Amino acid sequence: MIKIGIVGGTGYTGVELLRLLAQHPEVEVDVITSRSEAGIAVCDLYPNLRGHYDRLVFSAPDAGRLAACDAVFFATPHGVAHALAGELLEQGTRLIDLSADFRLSDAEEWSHWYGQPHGAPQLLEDAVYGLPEVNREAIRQARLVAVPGCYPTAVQLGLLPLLESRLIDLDRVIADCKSGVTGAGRGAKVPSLLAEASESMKAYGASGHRHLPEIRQGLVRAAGAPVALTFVPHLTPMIRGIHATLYGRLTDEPGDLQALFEKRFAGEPAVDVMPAGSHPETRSVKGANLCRLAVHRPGGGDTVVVLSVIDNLVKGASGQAIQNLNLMFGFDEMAGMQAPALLP
Ligand SMILES: NC(=O)C1=CN([C@@H]2O[C@H](COP(=O)(O)OP(=O)(O)OC[C@H]3O[C@@H](n4cnc5c(N)ncnc54)[C@H](OP(=O)(O)O)[C@@H]3O)[C@@H](O)[C@H]2O)C=CC1
Ligand SMILES: CC(=O)N[C@@H](CCC(=O)OP(=O)(O)O)C(=O)O
Repeated sequence: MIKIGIVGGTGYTGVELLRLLAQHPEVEVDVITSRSEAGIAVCDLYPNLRGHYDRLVFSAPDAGRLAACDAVFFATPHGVAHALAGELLEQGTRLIDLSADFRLSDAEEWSHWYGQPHGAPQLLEDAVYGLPEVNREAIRQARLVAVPGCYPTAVQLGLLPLLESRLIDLDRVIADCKSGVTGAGRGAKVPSLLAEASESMKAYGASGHRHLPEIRQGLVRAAGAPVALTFVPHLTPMIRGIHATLYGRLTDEPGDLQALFEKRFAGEPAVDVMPAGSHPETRSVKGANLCRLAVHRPGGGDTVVVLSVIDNLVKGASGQAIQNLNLMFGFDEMAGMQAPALLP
């Protein structure tokens, strides 16, 4: 058994970590923080966890208690992990950060997109980007993992086979993405109100969203060359889920695209390439640590369309974070996440 700490335990990704870790045979959650709910029992705030964490109580963040854990998850807004990571790493605690704090390798670029100075640029060379389908061996050795964002996970997984094989025009890649409202976190915000978000849909960040540099960084690494990406996120009236529709222009005769995708993800426990002609639904991955993909070539023309769905809170956040923990500690990669998706 290893001891786990969670900073930011009252948010949607924090409670999703608890839900998944309740089924994990190798871990015990020892510390869970919240400033606003300090002193409140976890099961009083989240009755779905009754019977699993009956003695666990939210406490204010305390570096000493966190440093006594083997691994600490940060499920906090950006900037929080910057402030605590150095001290915890010095004590030998391994860190898995769900926020964007260590995702971009360039501190100046991070400052530009997040509107504040990078709080721990000296740690960037230690940070491993936690996309197991790309960085599995580095993750096993990592002390600090930056868990990819939700949109970046769906987009990168869908485009990797095409970019690694250099089959599409790198000057014009389009990612048209839809997210459920839990992507905006649990804090009260007007756009997340039922009357604002239901029975309606809107694009946002079309001129530049903070996930653009993160996605581009991953696509450039996959292609080994600059990639011009247009990324437009949308807020949709669902609770969980990301649906990414990805467009590329084929530069040559690509051969069997279905076989390319099946071969690239063969043996990947968190990626399911669906049969040719499929249209994956977000509800088919609800609650599961899974990205479902389908590849299409409409009319046999020069456009390739990839459909990629994930649960933003699972493969897009907490599930992927636990997949990283499992790799770092030599556990079964999908420990805690064996159950199929919820349907309906
Ligand atoms: N929601 C999603 O789909 C995804 C979210 N993420 C990322 O994961 C992180 C958490 O997201 P989410 O769970 O949605 O966020 P929420 O807003 O729902 O929760 C944030 C949590 O952080 C705590 N917190 C806030 N400020 C601080 C602080 N200064 N110090 C310590 N704790 C703090 C809050 O508790 P309290 O204020 O009581 O301390 C709360 O528990 C974010 O960085 C987000 O971008 C990543 C992928 C997907
Ligand atoms: C619907 C919604 O608001 N989504 C969030 C992205 C989800 C998220 O929390 O971003 P990270 O993956 O970087 O942590 C947004 O657009 O900022």
